[in-house]
Amino acid sequence: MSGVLFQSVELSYGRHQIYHDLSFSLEDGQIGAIYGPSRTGKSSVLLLASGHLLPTKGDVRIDGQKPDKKRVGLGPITDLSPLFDTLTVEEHLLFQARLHHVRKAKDRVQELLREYQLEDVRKYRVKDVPHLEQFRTGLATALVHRPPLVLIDEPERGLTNDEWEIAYEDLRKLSDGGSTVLLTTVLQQVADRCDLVAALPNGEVWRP
Ligand SMILES: Nc1ncnc2c1ncn2[C@@H]1O[C@H](COP(=O)(O)OP(=O)(O)OP(=O)(O)O)[C@@H](O)[C@H]1O
Repeated sequence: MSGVLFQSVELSYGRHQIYHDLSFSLEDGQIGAIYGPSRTGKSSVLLLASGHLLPTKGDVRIDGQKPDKKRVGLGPITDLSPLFDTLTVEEHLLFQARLHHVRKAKDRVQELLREYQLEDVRKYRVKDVPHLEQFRTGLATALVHRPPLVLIDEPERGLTNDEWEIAYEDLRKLSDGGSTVLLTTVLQQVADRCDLVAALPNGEVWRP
């Protein structure tokens, strides 16, 4: 279970109010989109959901509980969980697995490399693999400790339309398996394919 609930959330950085009344609820196994132009606070919503940031007012609940960094997969979020260019794809996954004290880390990493068709590029540095494989490395990294909630910043970034279709299928497969996915996007066509959209800066919410 990993439903996401934002209740009358206000977020300010100092005197700079980013939003004052953001409310939405995302059920288990759904994909939610935080949609809006640049600098409207989309990434901050992910940080609120992961517990890295506290709301100025209002409440954020994940599965009825306060957000817990250990129960979310971050993959990748600018500045918080970047892909490290100098690590290979495999090292990247192993690093995250060790960070999360995953048991049988090497087996788990091999499982993910297989699942996301990364075996051929596992020895390549992340910066040297194509964008789709970079996306999949980020996703696999987020999943290494089997979190019920996965947070992703602009998954479509850098992908061609065809690559985005494949990436979208990866996310849908994940949600069909019961994981909840919360992503950000600047593109309406990406938001439209999610189960719930919360638009910033006005906080309008709809279910496409
Ligand atoms: N730690 C911080 N301290 C002060 N201001 C911040 C901080 N983090 C973000 N901001 C400001 O809050 C606003 C929203 O930032 P955020 O990164 O959440 O938006 P975003 O919609 O994800 O932007 P982008 O699409 O450009 O990544 C921006 O104006 C940003 O400069």
